Amino acid sequence: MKKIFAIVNPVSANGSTGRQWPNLEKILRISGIDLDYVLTEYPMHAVELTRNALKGGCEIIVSVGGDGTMNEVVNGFFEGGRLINENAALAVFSRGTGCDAIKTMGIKNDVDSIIAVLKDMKSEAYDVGKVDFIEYGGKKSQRYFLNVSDVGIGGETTFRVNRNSKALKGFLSFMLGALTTIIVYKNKCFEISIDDMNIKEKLNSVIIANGKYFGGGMKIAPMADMTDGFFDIIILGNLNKFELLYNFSKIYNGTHLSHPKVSHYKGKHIKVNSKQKALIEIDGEQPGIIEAEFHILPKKLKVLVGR
Ligand SMILES: Nc1ncnc2c1ncn2[C@@H]1O[C@H](COP(=O)(O)OP(=O)(O)OP(=O)(O)O)[C@@H](O)[C@H]1O
Repeated sequence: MKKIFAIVNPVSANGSTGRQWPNLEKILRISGIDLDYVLTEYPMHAVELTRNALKGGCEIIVSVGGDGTMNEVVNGFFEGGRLINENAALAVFSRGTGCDAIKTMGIKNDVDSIIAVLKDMKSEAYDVGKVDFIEYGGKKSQRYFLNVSDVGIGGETTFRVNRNSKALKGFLSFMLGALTTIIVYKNKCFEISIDDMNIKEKLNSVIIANGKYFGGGMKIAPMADMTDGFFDIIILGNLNKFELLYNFSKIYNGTHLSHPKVSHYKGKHIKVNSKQKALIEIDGEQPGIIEAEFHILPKKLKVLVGR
């Protein structure tokens, strides 16, 4: 029997995870899932808790929270550039406001679905992104991500959304945040390299996708596949505010790709730089600025998947 350990972020989904966890834990136990758990006490605590659990012999780590908690748990699987236990697997019990990552993974966010996932123990090896970036304060930093990282308007939107309450739930919070950001955001001159190709252009954003969705349900990279060993890179070109507002709804159903100022590439090693300050988003968190360098780690992490 594999040891299951849940890492619960009580403040996720505006605190409803903390309020609901005692009942959810009871339901999991009644259904025959034997698990230990711990509540996170501060940001980035889940990284440390995951490392400790893996070193203590736990082989299934369940992230209970939003995409930010999942990102921290993913980072806790690694230490010194290596996986702590190659056989260990991540399970995602998505309780956040956005829940974007699970939309690609075929996992639902209700308790019955996570019970099925933990009983079936069916895993798939997913690609993991690794990004080097600059923390606020100037320190170089590195972070792993499972879903999406982006530079430009998404970074500024995430900064705005995470600073405010997400009481309106993911979809509305992100949509209002994005619409406000469109009004104030200015396109920048970026230098981008995607493997051997170089782009130097004034543009809006660069999205480096492993998963399909970001921003509380925007289908930014409909073709993304978390097991193909490639990032899907979406570049939103030099769109003006009117073009952004006019085409905004298309991002939700993935039809934005046909716009002449939107381009798509596949790549494994991407660099993004600008002389102007540009904010980076990583799995729904906004930890710093560019310059940034991204590498794909093919089929690196075992993830429990749905039926
Ligand atoms: N005990 C804690 N107190 C305060 N902040 C915490 C605590 N534990 C974790 N955090 C932080 O809470 C933030 C939000 O977590 P998370 O993203 O999981 O939830 P969410 O914002 O509701 O979901 P989503 O990103 O899917 O919308 C993260 O930045 C995380 O570092």
